[in-house]
Amino acid sequence: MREEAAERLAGAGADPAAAAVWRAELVRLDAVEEGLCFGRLDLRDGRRVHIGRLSLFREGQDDPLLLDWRAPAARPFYTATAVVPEGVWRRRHITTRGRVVVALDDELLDLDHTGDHFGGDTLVGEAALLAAVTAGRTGRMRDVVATLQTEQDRIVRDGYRGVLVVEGGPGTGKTVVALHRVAHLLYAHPHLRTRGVLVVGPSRLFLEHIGRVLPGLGEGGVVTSTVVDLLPGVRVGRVDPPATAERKGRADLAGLLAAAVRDRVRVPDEPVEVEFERLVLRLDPATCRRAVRAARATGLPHEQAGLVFQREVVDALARQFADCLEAVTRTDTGEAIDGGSPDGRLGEADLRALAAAGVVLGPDDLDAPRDLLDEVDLAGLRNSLLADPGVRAALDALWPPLTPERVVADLLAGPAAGDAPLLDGHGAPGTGDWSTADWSTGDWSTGDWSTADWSTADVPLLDEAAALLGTGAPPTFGHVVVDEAQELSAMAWRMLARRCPAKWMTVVGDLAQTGDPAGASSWARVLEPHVGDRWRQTRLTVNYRAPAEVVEATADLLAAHHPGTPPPRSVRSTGQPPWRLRTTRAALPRTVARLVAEHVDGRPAADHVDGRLAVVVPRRHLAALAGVVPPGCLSTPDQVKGLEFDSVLVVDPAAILADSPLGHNDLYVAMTRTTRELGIVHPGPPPAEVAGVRPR
Ligand SMILES: Nc1ncnc2c1ncn2[C@@H]1O[C@H](COP(=O)(O)OP(=O)(O)OP(=O)(O)O)[C@@H](O)[C@H]1O
Repeated sequence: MREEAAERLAGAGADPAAAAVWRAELVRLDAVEEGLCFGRLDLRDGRRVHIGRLSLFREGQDDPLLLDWRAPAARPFYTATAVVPEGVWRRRHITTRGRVVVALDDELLDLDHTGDHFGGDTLVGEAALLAAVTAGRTGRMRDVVATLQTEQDRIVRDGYRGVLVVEGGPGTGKTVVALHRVAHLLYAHPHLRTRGVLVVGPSRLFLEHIGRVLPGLGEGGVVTSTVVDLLPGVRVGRVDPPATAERKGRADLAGLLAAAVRDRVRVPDEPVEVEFERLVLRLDPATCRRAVRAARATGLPHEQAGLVFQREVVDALARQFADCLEAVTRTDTGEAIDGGSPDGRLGEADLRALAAAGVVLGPDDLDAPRDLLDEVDLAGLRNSLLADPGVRAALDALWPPLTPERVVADLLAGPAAGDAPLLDGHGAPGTGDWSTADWSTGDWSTGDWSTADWSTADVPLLDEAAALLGTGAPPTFGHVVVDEAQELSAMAWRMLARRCPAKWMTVVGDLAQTGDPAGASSWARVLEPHVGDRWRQTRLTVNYRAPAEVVEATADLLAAHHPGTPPPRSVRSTGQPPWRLRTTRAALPRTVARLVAEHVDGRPAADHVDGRLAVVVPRRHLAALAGVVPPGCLSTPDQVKGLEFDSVLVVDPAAILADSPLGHNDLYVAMTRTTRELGIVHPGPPPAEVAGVRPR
């Protein structure tokens, strides 16, 4: 089929449409080189269906050579059981390496072969699944299309059009399921290919980790981004203290920003004098108030509403100017001065004044009695007023042009300047005496805002301000996937909601892993402001990453801080329980160095650098341990969020617990990254959360 497509492409010659079709077909066929066919269903009616990464048809034949895993007819591959066999009597998992079949795994779906039961649910294709989850990790996530389990398949194919929340403990496949759901959505709803799909993840490293899954499923056109990168051009280089980050993430900041923008608009107490064409026009407060009201009634953002304000004000000024012209061209008794005719016909003086104001008159204008200026003249006059620097300056002083950076920097530099709790009770900082700020220099307490380093928590504020001001519309998407969604603040949710007008989302996360102090503690609380009750929650329960021994080692920690949250059940055990080792504060770097050397001893270098060993430490130890841990292996808990490694060494759990109000969740994240080994080094006695782990 590739050869055929290549020939057709070559034959397409000057026809760009045909060439595009065949080029796309070649890309489609090339994307599925690995694991093209991974399953077979033997149906009770005698047919055989091969399941693979895409559908392949031969001309003139009705039955496909290969059926796309996303096709409805392929579904029994993921859901058929001995009890509900869905017409299948044998399910075969086919494992290939290159073009060689290296393993077959058959399941007979009759009541004599009820498969291996797992806590009441049957694992689908257990041998293939265990081979997949036991395999060493490469540092890059792979697709699991060949071994997707029934509870996962249900989420992948769920047709719900609101926000689908997928909750589940560490390693339950939330990420991988969300990505397969994207592939399925693109298959089932082709219009999404043009509307676009966005996948939001917690870090660039994470996005790299998952970056091969969708292309491996033949879906290359999905946008992946962190929240920060959704707002291009912002330089993030500052870290907020947790309390400040928490404060900046709260939803009421939206109101404060809106008020800050509103309060920049000024209605003067006294009439404002505007000079135009050597006449002094007066803009009275009532006119300004009316213009502001008209502008605000549009509901448009600041910049666009400002155009309405301008129109209203300039209209008033133009009328005033016209009245002045009338006045200066007539005597008190109504007679035209300077040679003009008393009935209103234009005279020499009128024509001079009109010419000075840029009003062009045609021959017809010169005859009949008439108002001095008609609508066309007034339009010309309005344009002249708008182009006049003096008028513009007056307009800008009343309805000032603003930038998102300026609005946010000013809010943060307001009375509560960076000190989070102080923001409370101050109303909107910047609503005070705005007129004393020196707008002309762009120079205030935070420094030069245009080049300032912002923090991660500032980005949703800048985005909010940009939306309030109407500066640049962000791209929108037909479907948005939010991974590690528990980390997002209320302000970050507003940012995402703006990018998903249909509010059709897949949101995956685990409230027991929330590390960001501004993150979520309830899905209802973060979602309902945006979608009301148009959201639904599902749960994944099986851990495909960590062996049972690791799940067991985290049980105390989970029970202490999230009572009632069941730990996910692991599909396998290694017989290798996690261990802990006590050391002293002074000997910590030496001990870590020894353990790392032991671990990597005799293994090829690639084995420990390529993301397979992680030494997870509290921030405070980063500098001291940088010299003793191979580069690329040393991380803080927030940096390993969503990632996985063959072996994990957790350093100083007490400090991880103490470093943040959500330190217990950080420790939980750190301990659940491993697919095989877990070790813990603690200076001094172990904190209660890990005291139950076997001492080494
Ligand atoms: N059905 C499956 N077959 C094979 N491997 C699977 C399956 N489901 C999940 N996995 C593997 O389990 C590991 C954990 O998956 P994933 O990272 O998606 O979990 P998660 O729930 O997002 O975890 P965390 O909450 O810790 O980020 C991955 O290596 C993934 O490929």
